[in-house]
Amino acid sequence: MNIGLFFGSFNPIHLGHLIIAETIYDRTELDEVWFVVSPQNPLKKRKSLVHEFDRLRMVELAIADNFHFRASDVEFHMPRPSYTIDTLTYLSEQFPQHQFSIFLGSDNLKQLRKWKNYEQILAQYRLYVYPRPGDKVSLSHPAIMEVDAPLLDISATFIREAIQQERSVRYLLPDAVVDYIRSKKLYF
Ligand SMILES: Nc1ncnc2c1ncn2[C@@H]1O[C@H](COP(=O)(O)OP(=O)(O)OP(=O)(O)O)[C@@H](O)[C@H]1O
Ligand SMILES: O=C(O)c1ccc[n+]([C@@H]2O[C@H](COP(=O)([O-])O)[C@@H](O)[C@H]2O)c1
Repeated sequence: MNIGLFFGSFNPIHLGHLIIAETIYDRTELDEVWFVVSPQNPLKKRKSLVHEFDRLRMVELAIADNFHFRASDVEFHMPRPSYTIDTLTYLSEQFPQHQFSIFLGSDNLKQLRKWKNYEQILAQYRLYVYPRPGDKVSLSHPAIMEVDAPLLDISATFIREAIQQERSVRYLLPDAVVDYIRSKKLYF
């Protein structure tokens, strides 16, 4: 099968992520999308990062009604921080029957040269890149396919700040995720 991997902190998952995943799934030959929850992004600070089990649970709740989508905790069992090339290598060994590609926002593409073994990622995997507000797709490479997807100016940072300030986050993320955040008092 062709599997699209959507790596992220998902702190928390929101409609921007879900719309991108559905758009790329719909416009490509992918059979499934796996949301890979990264315990620790090598280039981000741990500040306000809730526990990885909570982030995974929120992803599971958000995608429960979409049978093309799966949540993956593969990086929970791997060394920290989470280097994408290591996860790709592990998954390719574990599932030789699948072809893996990855999704990348243009904001992360800009940083790709700082990633561990990024040349290997470009040499071995296809990258589906989609625009993020304020960041044009700035790198051209045969492995990079640009996907025209709606630009939604939602970020997990904005959502965390709104929750902390007790403002509404309704419609920015699925109701089940909002309920989970409230019940576990996350980001307060
Ligand atoms: N609104 C959005 N539309 C499309 N892609 C998004 C959106 N928000 C995040 N992404 C992408 O999803 C991936 C995972 O993002 P991440 O979990 O860090 O979310 P984020 O909202 O950017 O988080 P934060 O605000 O905490 O940095 C990244 O590649 C990022 O580019
Ligand atoms: O492999 C790397 O060197 C690397 C550097 C920066 C980010 N990443 C991964 O990119 C993904 C997106 O991160 P985030 O925090 O923006 O959701 C996440 O899975 C990170 O582990 C990976």
